[in-house]
Amino acid sequence: MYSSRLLIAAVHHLYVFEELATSPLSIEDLQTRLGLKERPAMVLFPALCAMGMLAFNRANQLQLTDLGTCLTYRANPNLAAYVGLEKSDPAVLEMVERLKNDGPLKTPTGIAYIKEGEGPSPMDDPETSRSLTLALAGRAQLLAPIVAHKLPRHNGHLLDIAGGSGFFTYEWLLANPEATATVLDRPQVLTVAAECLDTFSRSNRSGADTVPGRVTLLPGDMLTDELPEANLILAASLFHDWPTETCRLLAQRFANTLKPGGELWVHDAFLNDALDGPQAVTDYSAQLFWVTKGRAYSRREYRQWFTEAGLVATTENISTQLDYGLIRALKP
Ligand SMILES: C[S@@+](CC[C@H](N)C(=O)[O-])C[C@H]1O[C@@H](n2cnc3c(N)ncnc32)[C@H](O)[C@@H]1O
Repeated sequence: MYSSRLLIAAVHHLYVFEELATSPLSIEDLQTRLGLKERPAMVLFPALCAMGMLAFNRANQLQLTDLGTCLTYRANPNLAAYVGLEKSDPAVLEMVERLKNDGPLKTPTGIAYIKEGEGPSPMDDPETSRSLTLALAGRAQLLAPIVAHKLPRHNGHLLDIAGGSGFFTYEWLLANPEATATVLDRPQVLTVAAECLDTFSRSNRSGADTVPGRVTLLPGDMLTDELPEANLILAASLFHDWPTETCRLLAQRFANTLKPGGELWVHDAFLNDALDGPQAVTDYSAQLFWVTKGRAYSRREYRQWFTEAGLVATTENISTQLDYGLIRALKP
């Protein structure tokens, strides 16, 4: 759904293919010619690469593929009119607006999964925050056993930043019977997390009843509040809600609060380092662009933030499921 909206926007409203018809361009030059900010450009261009319409040449410039060439009106025959059948669809027009403006023009009730500054946040509204948190709880519950066994075994402290339902923490504590943990999130979200914890602890799994005594649900603002020290930090589906400059700030804050020898773990869906796919993630990136202030990032982008924050990024790429994976960085 998001791929087709991006494609129609690119052909009929932003003229991406026409801009590239005469010569290849660097990402930055194409972005400037189209008048796009970094975030929409980095949602759109990787998606068009993943769809096989653009490709990077040896000079790392974007150029049209044969398919991309067919999407220009100057090609004869061409597919441009055909792709444009839904060019006036309201969802397409809204996507164009958001690409041009780097997000919706008006957000009177705030942005999903975002609490920033003094403005309104759906995460502080009891009903909306409940439904947004529960919307992710099933995914967390499904992936948590896999993540828990790929994270290190430890008897120290895990900080699950913006932990939502908390399932990643509960499952990790079950696998690490001496460990303790903090789930930090907004107060309304933690009301739901407490219910999930109660359900988890009442399951008949051995040791599940010990988990509530080892976990603290800590209300706070990860952007401004002092963070508790930890041996391990888990940032699951977190960075992808935020623009690049906030990701840099968060990486620095997490690095500061890790104990020496500690590890920052990111669980997310990653773009290829070449920024040309995979399509499942470029589509997810468009969805994140639509709903949040973020997008999908490549592992290379994360590793750059980690290094800038004084951490040592490892080269391991660990898969989990649902197009997700883990990367980590170490605090010397
Ligand atoms: C996409 S959810 C991820 C939840 C969980 N980690 C998971 O993977 O299921 C992002 C979370 O960030 C939280 N969040 C957003 N802004 C925050 C802030 N400033 N401080 C603390 N948590 C915040 C939201 O409330 C939400 O629970």
